[in-house]
Amino acid sequence: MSAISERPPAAAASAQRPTSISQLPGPKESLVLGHLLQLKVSRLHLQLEGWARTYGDTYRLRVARQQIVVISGTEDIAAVLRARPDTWSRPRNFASIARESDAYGLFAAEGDEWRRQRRMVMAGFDPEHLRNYMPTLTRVTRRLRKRWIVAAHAKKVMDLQDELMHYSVDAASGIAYGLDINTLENAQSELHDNLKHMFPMVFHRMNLPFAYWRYVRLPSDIAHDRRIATLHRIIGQIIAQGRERLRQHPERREQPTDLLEAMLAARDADGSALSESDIRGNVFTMLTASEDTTANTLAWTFYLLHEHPEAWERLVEEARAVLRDAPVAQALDELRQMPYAEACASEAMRLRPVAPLLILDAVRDTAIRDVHIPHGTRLYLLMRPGAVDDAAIEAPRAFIPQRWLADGAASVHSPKRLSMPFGAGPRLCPGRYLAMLEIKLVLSMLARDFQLLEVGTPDGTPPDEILEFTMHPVGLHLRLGTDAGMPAD
Ligand code: HEM
Repeated sequence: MSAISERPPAAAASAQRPTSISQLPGPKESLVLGHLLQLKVSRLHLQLEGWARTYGDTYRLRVARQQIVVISGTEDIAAVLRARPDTWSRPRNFASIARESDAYGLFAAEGDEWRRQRRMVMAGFDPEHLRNYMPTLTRVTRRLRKRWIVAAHAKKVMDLQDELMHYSVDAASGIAYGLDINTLENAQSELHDNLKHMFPMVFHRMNLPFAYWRYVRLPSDIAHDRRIATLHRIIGQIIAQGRERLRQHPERREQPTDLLEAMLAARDADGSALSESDIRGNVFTMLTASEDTTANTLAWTFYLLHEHPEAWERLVEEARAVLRDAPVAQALDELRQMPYAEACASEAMRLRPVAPLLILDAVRDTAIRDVHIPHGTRLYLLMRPGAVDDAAIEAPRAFIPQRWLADGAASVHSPKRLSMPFGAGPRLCPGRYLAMLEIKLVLSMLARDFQLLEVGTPDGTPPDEILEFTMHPVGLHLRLGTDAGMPAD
């Protein structure tokens, strides 16, 4: 079932403004566990959006003793995201859970530790470095094209999510640590087969009220430990290879060809470098933060383009005009000439954000508008309602990419202000430009040479949304067409 949220009616706000969390509206709760038994983690964002339609922009939940405030007003969300790391942190159990899983990198770090890591890790994302990653991205995109030409000639029905995950795994592995894993052409990768279970497990543990696994090991916890040990070994080897490359090619300290080289070469202003465990945690973080997010965003964009032939036609025109004889873009400058492809992705992210829920904790007493928020309160930020608010944006639930091409980012009605798919403030996603490059490479390759014959679920209903740290569509298949004589290279 499609579930794009609507804004709550203004009448939902109480006449008398609340000043403490207990005065906020919220669904009925049980005495001891609060709302715990009502929350379904895999559909949490949909459930929370549904309650927002009943209880308004700001409402209250409780899980055992944990007070939770849920907010969906764009201005409130932006203000909270800007007030990090000093007022708000990621959930306080997240850092320890990430550490136990060897996943403690930029996403999990807090305070001064986060500031230090952010300065150094960001070095790998500057525009000059992005240019150096293009050969890897072009190679992987060509491979995907070849695979899809074979599939189109064979009239094969593909699993869309699976195809895009292979692509983003190969792209992320190349960019993050310079390895050509090639899951598009070869069998499984030991690294990714283990990696793909890690963030869902971290997300699951983060949402439990009690860290049972520190006392009792269930089979799923034992399997998790085994995966961590395997990942620790593989990532250790990857880092050793990165060090060896820098030793053999010292010039890459200035011109790194992947994120690992950039991290190994990075030095803070005081000359300190990232530690071995910082690097391990960040190799892990870059892979997990980039793969599902990019693949899921592409999957939703394909789906929406298939539903909107007029948008698809415009994308085809742009791709053919920019790429001409080249089947895949080779240079950053070509991708910069594709505003419509970018608009399609931005519009897909507005309607189907793959991070529809951000969870934070108050690290000090604070306030949201006039609601007093004590230290330790948990905050659920709903990222979609403000971006599909009919009071703020015209035809809010329609897929209209060209709305992103209009000037007026300064207007409060601009989608650029209402939609925050990459977060906001100091912890804004550092991989956003890289993600857009990947997305534009795939969309332009697709539009230049293929027809989108089918993108849908087996029974033709709109795809359901599942939240497993990131949100993805369920059960989409893909069938492509291409000219009979289309060469694969
Ligand atoms: C379409 C693709 C992507 C989406 C929608 C996305 C979305 C997000 C969001 C919502 C956040 C949280 C921001 C916040 O707390 O304000 C985030 C953080 C982060 N993302 Fe992305 N992301 C994408 C791609 C990538 C890529 C390609 C990379 C790296 C190669 C990456 C690395 C990170 C990291 C390291 C953080 C943590 C930053 C921090 O806490 O300082 N992301 N991303």
